[in-house]
Amino acid sequence: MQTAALVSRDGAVDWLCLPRFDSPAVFAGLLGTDEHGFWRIGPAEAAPAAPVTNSAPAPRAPFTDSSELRTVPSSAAAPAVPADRRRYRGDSLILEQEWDTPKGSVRVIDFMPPRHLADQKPVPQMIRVVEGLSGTVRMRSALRMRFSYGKVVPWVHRVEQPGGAHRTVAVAGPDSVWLDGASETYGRNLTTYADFTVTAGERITFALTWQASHLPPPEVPDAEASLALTEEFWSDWVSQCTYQGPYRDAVVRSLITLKGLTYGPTGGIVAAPTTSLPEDIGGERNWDYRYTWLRDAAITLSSLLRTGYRDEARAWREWLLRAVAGDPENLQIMYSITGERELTETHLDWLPGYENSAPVRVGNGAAGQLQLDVYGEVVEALYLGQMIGLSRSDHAHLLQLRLISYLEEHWKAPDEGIWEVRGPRRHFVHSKVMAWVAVDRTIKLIEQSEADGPLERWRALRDEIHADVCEKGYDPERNTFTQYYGGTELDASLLLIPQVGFLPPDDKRVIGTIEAIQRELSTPDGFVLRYPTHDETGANVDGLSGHEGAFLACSFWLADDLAMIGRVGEARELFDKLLALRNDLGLLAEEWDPVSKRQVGNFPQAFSHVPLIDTALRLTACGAAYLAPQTQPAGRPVSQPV
Ligand SMILES: OC[C@H]1O[C@H](O[C@H]2O[C@H](CO)[C@@H](O)[C@H](O)[C@H]2O)[C@H](O)[C@@H](O)[C@@H]1O
Repeated sequence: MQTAALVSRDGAVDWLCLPRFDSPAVFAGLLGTDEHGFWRIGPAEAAPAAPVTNSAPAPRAPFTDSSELRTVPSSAAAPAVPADRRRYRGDSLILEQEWDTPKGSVRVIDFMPPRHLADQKPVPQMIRVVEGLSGTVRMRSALRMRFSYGKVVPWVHRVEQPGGAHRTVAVAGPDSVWLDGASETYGRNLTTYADFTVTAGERITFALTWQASHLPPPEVPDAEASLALTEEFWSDWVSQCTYQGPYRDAVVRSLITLKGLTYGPTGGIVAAPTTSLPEDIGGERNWDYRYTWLRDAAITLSSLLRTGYRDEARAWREWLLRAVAGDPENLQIMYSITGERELTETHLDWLPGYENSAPVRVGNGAAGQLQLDVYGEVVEALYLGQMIGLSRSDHAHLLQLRLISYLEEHWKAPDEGIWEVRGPRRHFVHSKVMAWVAVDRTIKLIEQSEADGPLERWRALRDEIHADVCEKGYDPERNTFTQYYGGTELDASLLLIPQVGFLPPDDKRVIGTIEAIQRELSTPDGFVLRYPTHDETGANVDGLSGHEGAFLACSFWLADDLAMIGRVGEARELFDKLLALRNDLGLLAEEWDPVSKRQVGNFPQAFSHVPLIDTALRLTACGAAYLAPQTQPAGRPVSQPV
């Protein structure tokens, strides 16, 4: 709930930003090489040679002997042995990886204690417990910290502790990172090593703790106690989930992932914890997602609310009020997790990028765009929050009224739309539909509560937007809505038209649009592209070179729509296929490349996990309707089963 680490199958943490999601990475190997920072713990067996001797080396000052720099084979720095098994421990974010070696089996348990549990002085921390399962296994920890996204080699030194123990600390500018562990460490090749053996039943712990470098050292953590508290935290959190349907495992894993993307101290939510994992391998479609998009956060909140979670919604509402600061004229479509507005986009030229996909970007130029749909998503989340049981907030209500007043003046403007295209502004149909949602939900809130507002004027506005979209955004010859007024292209965001209640699912224009999208935007394996990235001449239409994969959110939306129009069997089939795209830990990136058959884009991505949950709820409701129509939850559109 402060930051996230990505751990590869060979036991290497190759992405970790400290102290928060959007801080510079201290391990950026994911977007470059081992030279850009990593922390690998795994069996030493596969290493061609240990760097010094087979026995534990005598303690020595790190990085002092330059002759050793030449004699240590670089591959020895990081014996990369893929784990034989991995899983999350139960319903938690505690990762377990296991290796079987000729000498025995070993497990590495990785976790981050939730902030408020991390002792009296909460600081971001990653803890790794090495547990012997059988035999005796030689292990190695190789820790190469490179601050500022792989650029800066820190000053690393040992701090002796009473009783002969020591801590290793890496300092670079404002940051210090403290390594504590039971095993002796030594420095070679600008890397901190620990070589040790672990026998069945033995547990050896390591902890990496961030601390502002001008502050006194953080306390030495109690790794085992933190593990117990972390397990308890997740078990308590998951026990609040109200969803009990057939997709419970997938839903709970997605909820845990969303919770892991929230920033505990403020209530902000990142779209994903990574930057620049490419949408097009080798291409330029690489973006920084470590920010709070109003759109992504609002839909995340809606999913959490529907599955029983209130605290996150309350915290995000407070974050929103602080970020927007009561001034919708200057509303941004995204902010930092603490509400900062300056997200200037730059390139990190020293990083080659994931599989050479450059540039690596930090910041996000889309922050300056106009995207009218966010008004709809935000108002919908505020509305749902109040309907589902958040206490009424005068400030939130005032903000909502101001948002509608702003829309009254601006809904006719062209914008960059939900996909944040870097081409010319257009009258995107989805943007107008979501403007309608904002007005509609505000009217409903006023009708259903004691809130005030110019109801008649806003009812007229709602009708005006509706008529405008149906007239200018619909192509009667092809019987489909289009991406923008006057255009011919399709756009998968149009799949949301029945889901937000703009038109009923049995409207012929809705069915025509669903069928057109299925026909023209489907990949051969039945998933859905957001929009065509090229026109008939082959020219790029979104201001970017290259192609992108199937957009997972849109593919879930198609499953939803199919269910809503009564094609429940097809909907389930598509949903099952989408579930099968998750990695072995149940995680989804933003997109799926149907050619290379791999996930692409930032990871894990809230915008994929949210629709997974929503579709599971809808399909569950369809099943319930089939079995017992009278048990339908009110207010959720559900198709008639065929
Ligand atoms: O496709 C170009 C745009 O791609 C990114 O935006 C996408 O991610 C956002 C966060 O999940 C999502 O809200 C948006 O709908 C997606 O299109 C990128 O962040 C943009 O800068 C870029 O223009």
